[in-house]
Amino acid sequence: MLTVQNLTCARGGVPVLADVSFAVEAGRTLILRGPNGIGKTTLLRTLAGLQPAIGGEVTFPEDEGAYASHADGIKTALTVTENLSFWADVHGAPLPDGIFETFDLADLRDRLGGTLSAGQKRRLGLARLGVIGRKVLFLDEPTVSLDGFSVKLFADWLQNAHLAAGGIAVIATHIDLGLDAPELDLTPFKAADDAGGGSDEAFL
Ligand SMILES: Nc1ncnc2c1ncn2[C@@H]1O[C@H](COP(=O)(O)OP(=O)(O)OP(=O)(O)O)[C@@H](O)[C@H]1O
Repeated sequence: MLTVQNLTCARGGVPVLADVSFAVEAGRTLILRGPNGIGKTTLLRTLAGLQPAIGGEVTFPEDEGAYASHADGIKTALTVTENLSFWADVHGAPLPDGIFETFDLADLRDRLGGTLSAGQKRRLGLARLGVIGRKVLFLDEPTVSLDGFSVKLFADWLQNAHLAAGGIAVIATHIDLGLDAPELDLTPFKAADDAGGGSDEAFL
């Protein structure tokens, strides 16, 4: 179970979203909606504990969270197999059966990460989620660069593997993933305007 109570998050010291509350049960997904700049990335990073909240509380099972950003986070000098094996080793887990097939990477196992197309890199980045075994996923535009076939591959993995095993996902996306999932429009949680306009580290 993921619970979020009265969460207020900020960029550059300026509140972006205020008093966000929701809960997501095991086996369920929540889709975050809202226009560009509303604060989806900021909220996901705060939920994952990568930046401090200004106020409020986030609870989920300890060491079970994982955040995946716009960036693929792959190692360009390693092959596809080596990339996934690296993450499996970090998390002390074996590579799941069929992981290459699940993300349509079987024919690319020996290719260097740096030589993959944008969509192939994204599939590899998403396959990493299937390797690390974390229960609570915070995903920022996970299907960027993916064609329709690959979007379905990802949605199928999410539904049939991650959620079916009791996982949770909070996903910021502008497209329809074809999931039976509630949506939370963040527009009503926009923090009051602050003319200060602070700056902060930029995230990929
Ligand atoms: N490095 C930064 N320093 C200061 N403010 C920033 C920085 N990066 C983003 N912001 C601001 O924080 C607010 C929230 O940005 P955020 O990236 O969380 O929005 P988003 O909903 O994910 O947008 P998008 O849909 O375009 O990805 C925006 O007003 C944005 O301009």
